[in-house]
Amino acid sequence: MTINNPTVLLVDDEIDLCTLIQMGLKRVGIHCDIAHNVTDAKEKLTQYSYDACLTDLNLPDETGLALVKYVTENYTDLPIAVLSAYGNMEIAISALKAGAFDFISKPVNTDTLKNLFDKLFADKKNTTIANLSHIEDQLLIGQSDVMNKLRQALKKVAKTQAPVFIMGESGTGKEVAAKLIHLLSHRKDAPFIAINCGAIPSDLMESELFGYVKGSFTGATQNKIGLIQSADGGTLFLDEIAELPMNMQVKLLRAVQEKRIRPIGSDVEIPVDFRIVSATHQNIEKRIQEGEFRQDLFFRLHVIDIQLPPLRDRGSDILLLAIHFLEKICAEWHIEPKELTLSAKEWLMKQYYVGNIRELRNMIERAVTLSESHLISDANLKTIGHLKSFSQENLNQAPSLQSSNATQIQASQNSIDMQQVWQDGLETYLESIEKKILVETLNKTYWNRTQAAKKLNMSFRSLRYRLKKFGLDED
Ligand SMILES: Nc1ncnc2c1ncn2[C@@H]1O[C@H](COP(=O)(O)OP(=O)(O)OP(=O)(O)O)[C@@H](O)[C@H]1O
Repeated sequence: MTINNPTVLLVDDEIDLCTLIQMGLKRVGIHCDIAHNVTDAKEKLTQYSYDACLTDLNLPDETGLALVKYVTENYTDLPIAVLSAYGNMEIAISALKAGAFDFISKPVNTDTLKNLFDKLFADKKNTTIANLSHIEDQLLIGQSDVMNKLRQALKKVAKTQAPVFIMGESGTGKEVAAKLIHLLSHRKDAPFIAINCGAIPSDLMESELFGYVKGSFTGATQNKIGLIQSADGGTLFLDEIAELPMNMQVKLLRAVQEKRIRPIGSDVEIPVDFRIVSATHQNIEKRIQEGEFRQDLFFRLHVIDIQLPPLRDRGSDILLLAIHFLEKICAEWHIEPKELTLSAKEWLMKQYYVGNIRELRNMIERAVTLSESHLISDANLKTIGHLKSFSQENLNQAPSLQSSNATQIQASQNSIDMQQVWQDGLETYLESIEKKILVETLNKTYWNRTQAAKKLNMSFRSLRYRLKKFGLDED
């Protein structure tokens, strides 16, 4: 417990239950005031100062949900959690969406309540620390309206336990947003475990996520803790969640619902306390319609959604980010600071950025390498920009660009340079052709990897593997 002599307001119309909870909390050093309806609770809130509030959802005058909304709007520093009857999951989820910190199911016991309040009070303390350091400003560069709103939303979401679903194109900062939710929450000192569901081969997925016990299969020479268990006390970030194989979706649903996992080969279920944040750049609703993603899992993961805007819609944030990366890179590389010329700034503002912030960062990094003075010109940027970024103007002419590229690649495929084959060896030569095909296809699909995988008639997973192999995955 991080607050001395905390006082909580308990709102429930069951008199016996209130007395029982009051006695239980007294034993663990928490003073508990009681209100039996919403009117009474509002009255008490004006008269006394509380460290937390816990409300039932079914109350005689108004609903507990109405009280959650009232507290979140009028007492922004007061964390509120809800008590829900067993099986009332949908209302409990609505309470989380309305700003409740967490919910616990009845019947309640003192240990569960104590854990809940420990988290609530720790969160209150951490929020103050986080506000002082403005970690969200350091991690999330951008002053556009959309970014300011995003920062507010992330701060609000971080205070709750609700699962968060982040959507946005590749490179828009989904992982940064997930990390920020973690750092602004009471879980910040526990691990943040990020898993890219598209990067783990399907046959290894279960053992990676759930772990295994020694002897459960050939090669299991010792116990291995899975990634979910490694996130105990912290946050589990599942990136590219749409890529999770069906059999794993069932197992994940169970882990999210029960907060328990069973390692491969074990008879015992292990309780794990994790907050789940998932992300995808794909149209997940379409995946559900196509039968590729379970609706019930989506329902559990998608309690609060966050949408990250593409960089091209963020106006002058483009320059703020470019300057931020320029300063950072020069500092990291221990070189003299460099500046962007006016023409470089104008050029940057006109680009389309299929790869979003990641693409901008790479562009600046390569331009720093190429520039020979303290100035970065548009020429330094263009040299690398043409590879995959189409300017807004070029975008309209993209088909003709594509067909000329297509002709080039055809030419290079048709003429095999035998001297080169003998010089490099067959393996290296074939790899260079494979890389060319990947880049051409990605250019054609504006670096949309899902479309590129379709065009190449391969799975997304397999494309990602190849991109990684050739250093085209950029992270
Ligand atoms: N607002 C921001 N301010 C500063 N850097 C950012 C911001 N958003 C993203 N970045 C940087 O951009 C790069 C891409 O971000 P991130 O990996 O979070 O994107 P993503 O949406 O998760 O991408 P993917 O869908 O490919 O996994 C990282 O280097 C990250 O540090």
